Amino acid sequence: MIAFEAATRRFGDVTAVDRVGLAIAQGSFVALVGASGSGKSTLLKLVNAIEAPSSGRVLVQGEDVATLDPPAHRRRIGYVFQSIGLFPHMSVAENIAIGPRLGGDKLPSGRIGELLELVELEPALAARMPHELSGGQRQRVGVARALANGPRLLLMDEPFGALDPVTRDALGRRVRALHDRLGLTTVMVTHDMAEALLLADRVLVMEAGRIVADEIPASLLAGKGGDAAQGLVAVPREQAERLAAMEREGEAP
Ligand SMILES: Nc1ncnc2c1ncn2[C@@H]1O[C@H](COP(=O)(O)OP(=O)(O)OP(=O)(O)O)[C@@H](O)[C@H]1O
Repeated sequence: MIAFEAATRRFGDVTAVDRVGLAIAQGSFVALVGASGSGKSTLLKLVNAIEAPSSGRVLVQGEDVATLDPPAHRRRIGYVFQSIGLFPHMSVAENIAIGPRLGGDKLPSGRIGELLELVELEPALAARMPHELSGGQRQRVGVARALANGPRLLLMDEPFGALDPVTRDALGRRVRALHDRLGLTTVMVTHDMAEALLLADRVLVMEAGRIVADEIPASLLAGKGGDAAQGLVAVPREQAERLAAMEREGEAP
């Protein structure tokens, strides 16, 4: 579905993405983790032509992204990001329909309701304005909007970053279920290694523009992937161990 061939993106002296070579298979759910500034967002933006490589190539379904019309290419790809970017003066229904509308298509009647149902929102919310929704509901609308064009590829940049842990967990599972049901290929940037391990089939760790680990969750949990990856795995593991220890202490007579 996606191939990076020595893909590099420089901003002045900063090499945000540094000679990345990578193939992402159709149907996979890939999480991209790493420290702030390691290049995760830039790598994602190379896929939907928000950024162009300074050198190297990015291919989507075998086509070099640089040769495609950017707006048409973007309309084929679902994109969800943390700040969502719903238009405040448009209703939920209008926000969901904006992508197809920009492409000259009108969503068939009933499709908005279907998309809302897909992300487990009441059809009645279609008439609301974004400020009348909770953060979690807004984020669900963002996912519905990303799916409006029926994309095969879903890119998510910290999609759940601003949500409370309960909503975040529920929406993560929902997106994974949608990924499976719709046969999507999903690439998700997250700061949260636990989320990556729980949702993804494959976890990539970025450091200074390079992919420094590329493992399945079971391998990361078994200690593979090198120091940077294991440093990230240690955080949720130590938290779980501390909680388990507290629970044991609580149980002691
Ligand atoms: N448009 C830009 N102009 C200049 N520098 C940029 C631009 N976009 C990104 N960078 C720089 O490229 C590097 C990688 O940024 P990027 O946003 O890809 O990292 P990230 O891993 O997604 O970070 P975060 O987790 O904080 O979102 C950073 O040093 C950043 O400052």
